[in-house]
Amino acid sequence: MNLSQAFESMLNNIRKESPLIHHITNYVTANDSANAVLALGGSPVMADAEEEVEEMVAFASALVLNMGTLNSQRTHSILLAGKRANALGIPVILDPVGLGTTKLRQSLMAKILQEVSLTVIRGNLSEIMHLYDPSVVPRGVDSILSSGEGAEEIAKVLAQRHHCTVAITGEFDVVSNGRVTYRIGNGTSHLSKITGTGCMSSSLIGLCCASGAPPLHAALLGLSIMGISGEIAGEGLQPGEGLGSFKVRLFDAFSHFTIKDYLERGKIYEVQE
Ligand SMILES: Nc1ncnc2c1ncn2[C@@H]1O[C@H](COP(=O)(O)OP(=O)(O)O)[C@@H](O)[C@H]1O
Ligand SMILES: Cc1ncsc1CCOP(=O)(O)O
Repeated sequence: MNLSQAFESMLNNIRKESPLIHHITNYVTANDSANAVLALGGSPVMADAEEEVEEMVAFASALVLNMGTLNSQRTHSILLAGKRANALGIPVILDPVGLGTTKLRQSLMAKILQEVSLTVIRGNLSEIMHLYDPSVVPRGVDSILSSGEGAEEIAKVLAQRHHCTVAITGEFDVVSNGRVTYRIGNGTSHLSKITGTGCMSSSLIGLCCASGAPPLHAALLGLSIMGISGEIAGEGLQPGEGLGSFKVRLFDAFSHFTIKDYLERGKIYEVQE
């Protein structure tokens, strides 16, 4: 099966099964992530109380952990849910939002890597650079690094180090499982100007993992949906329209997304060593 056939079957499976995607996420973009998952045919649930996360994750087909707005309860819940998901064989996607900015995020990341087996890590270049080399210190939740040169090697090394698939987003995206590495050329700079596109990308990867596909394919499809939908939204903007309209059009593009969009616009290239 080639990539487009695999993607078509994943999209069909998601729309047929409507898998439940459990999120423990931040209060800034939770609504956007829920609507992105819904628009593609999945079923989101946001539940972060430590008293219920282990029960909730048992209903889910994927768990998305997002470090955007941490507190002691959410931190504990992330570890509880991650371990339970591992015990149940449910894929775990980690979005290390703001990694490298504070000690809390650093210590949680270390605990997650120690206690939870991750399926996919998706972050922007600054966050992933910090994971690769802790001397890189980002400023906030947005990437301070714009050039993606070297991203392929970093993704590959981290995927091997943490035994998972690593996805780095930015002007172009890179996905590696440590053996095979791809570059994705879709997207528009509008995507970096509204908050939540990184979190939604991680949620879409979670949704694609829930289709039962290999994590590498799930990350490629999730990021392609975001990049291509961003392009469609940007091209649809009328004179005078700005980022508010872009966001509405982005969700329109999610809800109409089919394999045809990928076949017409997809830009996935395997990176040769
Ligand atoms: N300059 C850019 N050109 C094209 N696409 C971009 C650009 N910056 C970010 N994107 C896209 O926006 C989405 C979110 O990526 P990013 O901004 O890196 O995440 P985060 O919100 O975590 O910082 C991804 O789909 C990425 O490909
Ligand atoms: C602004 C902000 N602050 C804490 S979480 C968050 C949202 C980050 O969303 P994204 O990484 O998708 O831009």
